[in-house]
Amino acid sequence: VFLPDLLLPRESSTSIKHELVSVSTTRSASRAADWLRKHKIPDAESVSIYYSWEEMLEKGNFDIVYISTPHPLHYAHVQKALRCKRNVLVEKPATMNRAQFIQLCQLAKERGVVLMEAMWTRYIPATLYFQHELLPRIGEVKRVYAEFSLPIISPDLSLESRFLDKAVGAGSLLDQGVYALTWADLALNGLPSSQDRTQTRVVHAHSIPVPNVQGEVDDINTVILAKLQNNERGSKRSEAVAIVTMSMTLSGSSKIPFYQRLQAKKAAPAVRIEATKASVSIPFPPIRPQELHVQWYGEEHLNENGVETEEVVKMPVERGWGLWYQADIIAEKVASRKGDSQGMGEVIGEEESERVLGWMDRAREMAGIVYKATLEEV
Ligand SMILES: NC(=O)C1=CN([C@@H]2O[C@H](COP(=O)(O)OP(=O)(O)OC[C@H]3O[C@@H](n4cnc5c(N)ncnc54)[C@H](OP(=O)(O)O)[C@@H]3O)[C@@H](O)[C@H]2O)C=CC1
Ligand SMILES: O=C1OC[C@@H](O)[C@H](O)[C@H]1O
Repeated sequence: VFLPDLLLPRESSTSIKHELVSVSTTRSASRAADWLRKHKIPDAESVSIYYSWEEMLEKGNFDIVYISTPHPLHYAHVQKALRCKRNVLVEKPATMNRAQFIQLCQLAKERGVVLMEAMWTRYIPATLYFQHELLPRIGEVKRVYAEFSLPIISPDLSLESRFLDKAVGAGSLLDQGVYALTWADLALNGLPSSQDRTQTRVVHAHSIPVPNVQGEVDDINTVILAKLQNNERGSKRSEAVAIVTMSMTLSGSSKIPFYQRLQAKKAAPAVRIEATKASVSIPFPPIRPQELHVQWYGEEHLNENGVETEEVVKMPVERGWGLWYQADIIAEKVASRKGDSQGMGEVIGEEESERVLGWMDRAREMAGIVYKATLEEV
């Protein structure tokens, strides 16, 4: 999905041109060539194909490496890339846990390169509109519901699939939950003026595993976050709450093609953000919103019949699926640093990525979601 998005025709005004120049694969030359042909990669014959990801990172001639291997491999692959002074866009979740991410951030800064988690939802128009245009106007956020469930598990899915094999990081929290938790983070901590963002904590987590699968692969998960504030006596009290849910088996048929499941029309909104001046509903899929439904409260928003009015804000993705927005952001950052090889490196979205990873760590502790220790090592 990522590559076709990146290679879509661009408006002439942009200075950015994404090109695929190298790929690494564990498979054969023919499979790699077939893959390049299938995706109609321009100048496919000039793309360097590596059969060792280490060799590509050591010798490849490219500006940015996009790492989209299974979750447990992110840490080692990004670490090697940063050590090779590569700029890195790593798929979500950036790592298996917060501790691994902190190590990678430190390494990126030491090596003078750019690191970014591909949490692409944060960078699409509707999300940016919510964060910068709506959030400052809707008053204090008091309650958030963020839900991302997708019928991924189907009877024909292989047990070796990354969705069912714990050895490759299977589990709904890491794969889907990272999106729903990102919406909780945007709603509770998205304002630049947000007070101490560390005060949003996981207070409850519960998990129901995928039935009849070895290894307790987490599926129907519920995570509750509370945003705490100091009260006049200096003790902490909750001032907002988020209920975050996710699943790989609920709601919908796994018989239809994967990306059609992601575009199903659902009656209930995927995200609801309830604040003192308005509530915002975001339709499914929460990973790629294109409109926001705003129910304004208060006298000034009543219609002639005294009924509160709803505003529908349409913010479509301009082209393709929308994975290219994040690519433009890291490309612009890397281009702006050209020639500054001695400067300290940067992590785009560092605070947000680290906060959500920390929430997932805590949710896993509380819900008993466990991976083999070797997948979690720093
Ligand atoms: N943003 C989004 O919308 C999406 C993001 N993702 C994220 O992308 C990542 C990958 O997901 P997905 O593509 O479905 O995963 P896959 O299971 O398809 O693995 C991706 C690729 O990783 C490579 N790989 C697997 N094992 C190894 C290994 N041991 N060493 C080196 N390379 C290996 C394989 O490349 P090869 O076969 O060429 O060897 C494989 O094709 C995940 O982090 C996931 O969360 C996934 C889907 C959508
Ligand atoms: O990132 C993702 O987007 C939605 C699904 O494609 C997939 O499970 C997940 O990895």
